Amino acid sequence: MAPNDSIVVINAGSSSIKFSLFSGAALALTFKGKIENLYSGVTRFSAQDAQGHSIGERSWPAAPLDHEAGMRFLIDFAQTHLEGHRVVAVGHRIVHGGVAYSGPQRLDAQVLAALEKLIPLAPLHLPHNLAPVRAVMAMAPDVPQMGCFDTAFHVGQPAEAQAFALPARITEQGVRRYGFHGLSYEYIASRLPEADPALAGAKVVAAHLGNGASMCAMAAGRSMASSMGFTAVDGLPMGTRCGALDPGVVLYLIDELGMDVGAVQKLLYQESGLLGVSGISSDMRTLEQSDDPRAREAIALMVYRIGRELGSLAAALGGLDALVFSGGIGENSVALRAAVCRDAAWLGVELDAAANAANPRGVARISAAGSRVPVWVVPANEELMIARHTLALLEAA
Ligand SMILES: Nc1ncnc2c1ncn2[C@@H]1O[C@H](COP(=O)(O)OP(=O)(O)O)[C@@H](O)[C@H]1O
Ligand SMILES: CC(=O)OP(=O)(O)O
Ligand SMILES: [Mg+2]
Repeated sequence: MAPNDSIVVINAGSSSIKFSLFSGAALALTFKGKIENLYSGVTRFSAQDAQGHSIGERSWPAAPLDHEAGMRFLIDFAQTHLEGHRVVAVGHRIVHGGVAYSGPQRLDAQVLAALEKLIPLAPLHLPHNLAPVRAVMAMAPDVPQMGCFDTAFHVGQPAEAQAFALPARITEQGVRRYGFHGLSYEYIASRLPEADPALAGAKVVAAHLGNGASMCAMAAGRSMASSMGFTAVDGLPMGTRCGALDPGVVLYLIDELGMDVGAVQKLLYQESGLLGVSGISSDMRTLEQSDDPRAREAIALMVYRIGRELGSLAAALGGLDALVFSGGIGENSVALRAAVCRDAAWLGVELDAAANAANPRGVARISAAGSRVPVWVVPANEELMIARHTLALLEAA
C-alpha cells in the first residue's frame, strides 16, 4: 500500500449507511461520513475529514430517503473527494454469511448469487448490503471488493450456544444461532486490552446498542454467546424489531389473526421494538426527549431486557469481569447506561455518575473506582475492522 492507496469501506445498516476512506499501510482514516434516518424522520448526511472537521452536510426535511437514493448521493459525494487517492479495494459489511462464509471473502458474481439466497435470513440488511457491491461492480469492475460478515466473529462459539432444541434434520439445514454485530465485537475485543491489559483474558459482556441491538459474551476476546440468533430480530427489543419472542406468538398471528408471512415479517422487523411499544418513534433521542408515558415504557422495556440478557450472558461465561457499551445508544445515552448499571448492581456493577454523565467521546471507563465489574464505553468502529480484513485479504491474494 502506497501512502495514497486507499480502501473504501461501506457499512449499510438498517437505517443508515456509513462510509470511510482509509489510506496507506497504516489504514489512516482520510474521511468518513454517514447518512442516517433513512425511511423515517429527517434523513441527514454529514462527513468529516481526518481531523473531524466537517466536509459536507445536508438534510432532506421534505421526505426521508431510502437506501438506493442514499447510496446514489454518497457515490456522488465520494467521487468528488477521491482526487489524489487510488482506490485499491472496497470493503463491505455483510450482515449474514450463513454456514458457508465464516471469514472475510472476496466478492464476485458467484458469491453474490450465494449471498442472495440468504436474504430471508436478514431481510432488513442483506439487500442493502449487496446493492452497493453490485453498483461498484458495474462502475469499477476491476476494483476488488471484499465482504466482511457480521456472523463470522461468532463461528467459534460452543455448540450449545449455537444450537436450537430442534430436530437434527432442521439444524442440518443451517437453522441454528449465528449471532450478529460481529465486526463491532471484534473491534471491541481488539481495543479492550489496549485500554486495560487486565482485560485481555477477561469475561466480558458487550452491548452493541444501535438501531439494531445485541449483546455478546466474550472470553479472552472470543465470542461465547450472543443475544441474536438465526436472524437479527432475536434478543433485545430494538428500534423497530421486537427481539426475543415466544415462537407461539408467530403461530397465533398466522393462525388466529389471519396474518400472512409478509405481514408478520413487517410487524416483527419494522413495526415493533421502541417504535411499536411507544407508538412514537424508533429513535432513542426522540423518546428520551418525550414526556409521553409510552416513550418511558418503551425505554424501560429495553432496559429490562438488557438486564435479563446480561444475567444470561454472565451465566454463559460463568462470571463477569467487565461490561462494555457501544453503538449509537450505548455511546450516547447517559440515562440508559445509568439504568442498566443500576439494575446490574447485583453483579458488582457500580457506575461513576459524573464519568457517565460526561459522555466520553473515545474509549473510556465510566465505573466507580471500587466497582467490582468495570464498565467501559467503546465507540463502535466496524469500518476500521472491515478495512483491516480487506487489507489482509488483498495482501494474501
Ligand atoms: N445523544 C443520543 N442520545 C440517545 N440516543 C442516541 C444519541 N445519539 C444517537 N442515539 C441513538 O442511537 C441509535 C442509532 O444508533 P446507530 O448505531 O447509529 O444505528 P445503526 O444501527 O443504524 O448503525 C438511535 O436510536 C439514536 O436515537
Ligand atoms: C445486525 C444488525 O442488527 O445491524 P444494524 O445494527 O446495522 O441494524
Ligand atoms: Mg449498527
